[in-house]
Amino acid sequence: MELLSENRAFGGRHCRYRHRSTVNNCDMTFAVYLPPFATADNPVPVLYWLSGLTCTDENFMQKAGAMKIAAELGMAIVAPDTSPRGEGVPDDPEGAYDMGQGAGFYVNATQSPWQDHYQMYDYVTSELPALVEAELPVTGERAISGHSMGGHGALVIGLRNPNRYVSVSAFSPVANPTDCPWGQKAFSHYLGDDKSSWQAYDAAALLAEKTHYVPLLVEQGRADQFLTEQLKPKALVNAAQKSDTPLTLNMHEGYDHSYFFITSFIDEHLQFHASHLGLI
Ligand SMILES: N[C@@H](CCC(=O)N[C@@H](CS)C(=O)NCC(=O)O)C(=O)O
Repeated sequence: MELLSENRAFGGRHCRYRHRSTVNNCDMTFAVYLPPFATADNPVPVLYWLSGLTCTDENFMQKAGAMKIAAELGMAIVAPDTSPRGEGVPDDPEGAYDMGQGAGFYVNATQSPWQDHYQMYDYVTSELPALVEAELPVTGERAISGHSMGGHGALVIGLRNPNRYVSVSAFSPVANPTDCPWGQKAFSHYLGDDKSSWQAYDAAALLAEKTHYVPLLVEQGRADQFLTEQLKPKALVNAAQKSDTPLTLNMHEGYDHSYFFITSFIDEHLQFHASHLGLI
């Protein structure tokens, strides 16, 4: 993989890398924060962060204010891009922000013209961790978090792979994508009209089934402009009750969908993951 940039931050390093992705069939860029003292002899666990619509690997690292606490906790953070990109990678023909490049929804597309590149589920769960664990001073211990579309991705990936992630959290997640306009649009294009194939990518549907337990923490602002039409956190509460699964959902008066909300509560999420990763 090719190092694009390296900057010292809080005694550690923020690096951006580009590499060839086999599953997405294009070059991918990701960002990593490595805390101080992360070395081959002292590898550290990783929190994967999945961003939302319109984001790249850069939004979280620059706006969330997570690096200081990650440095103190001794935790690496890996932030992938939100979709495949580049020439030859299909995009929404009308340039919509909620489909195509910047909007991969962390699924493995099965439909034309998307399926040759949009394999973000396999990228995040398999290809990227294998690369990161081979090339960087990290262990195989993983936690996962994300925002909005990335909150959906984190919940789905964590619920489907409870043995590979020790803890899962989300900010303002798209909780029930099969029942909201963002999810229905994306899934019908990426996965096709057979809605039975959508269930494997719906956090509320997965949580309603009895699965192996993974600790879950969700943060949601009550003044989020997407709350009632797109995010639907109540679906998570209902699902958790149905399967009798513990779920912590914190609702916050006055907070919106932006990174101002994320930066206000990111410390608690890093500490939550650190406790499950054995760092505190
Ligand atoms: N562009 C869309 C919304 C896009 C949006 O809110 N994106 C969120 C994730 S869903 C985000 O993180 N944006 C980038 C940022 O704030 O840095 C709109 O204005 O309706």
